[in-house]
Amino acid sequence: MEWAMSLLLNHPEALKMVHDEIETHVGHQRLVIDSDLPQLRYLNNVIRETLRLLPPGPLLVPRESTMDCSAGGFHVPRGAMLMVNAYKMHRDPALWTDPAEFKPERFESGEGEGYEYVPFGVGRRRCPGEAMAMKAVGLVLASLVQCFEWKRLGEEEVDLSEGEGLSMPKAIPLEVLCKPRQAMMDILPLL
Ligand code: HEM
Repeated sequence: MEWAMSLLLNHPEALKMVHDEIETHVGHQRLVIDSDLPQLRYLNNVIRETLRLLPPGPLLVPRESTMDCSAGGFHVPRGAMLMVNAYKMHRDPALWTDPAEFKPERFESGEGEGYEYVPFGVGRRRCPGEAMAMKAVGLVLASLVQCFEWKRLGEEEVDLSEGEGLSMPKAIPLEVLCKPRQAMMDILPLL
């Protein structure tokens, strides 16, 4: 959530597109609800792009090989610990166009439909919470954008340095200015 908001603040045109999409499909007479989410495609792409650039599980979960085998030309002995570097895969220039760029629309042109995109892992041990996570993040982010105007503290871009830790924390916590949107003033007091 924090990364998605940081990226949107550094890309005001994308933030505006998220808001325009909510205006088109939801309007401002009611709050966004979870059944709106399938129509909010750009918002969904923003979340997917955030998970590509900054996957909360950058090395997924370690695996142990149950037998001697070979993978990608490497011999893997039985009992070896294997880590999947999702962070690196998500930024591999052989797999993505402009991999360092924040481009939510890349998912409209078929990028990220294979094993190059694994923020939730793959296979039998894939994250069972994916659908719930996408809904929860989608709903909260959509509500924040629908109800409030968001601005950076100044002209300077939000610092996107990654902190230390296994779950991709932000080095500097996000600080931001926000104010209720005029169009939502009738709805907000009802909350
Ligand atoms: C943005 C949010 C989330 C991300 C990025 C995420 C990512 C992941 C990843 C990368 C794995 C390891 C997959 C693998 O080993 O290949 C995993 C496993 C798991 N996740 Fe999530 N997760 C998220 C949210 C959730 C939520 C909301 C729940 C529960 C409600 C959940 C429950 C689990 C469980 C139980 C496993 C272990 C599955 C197993 O080993 O069989 N996750 N998740």
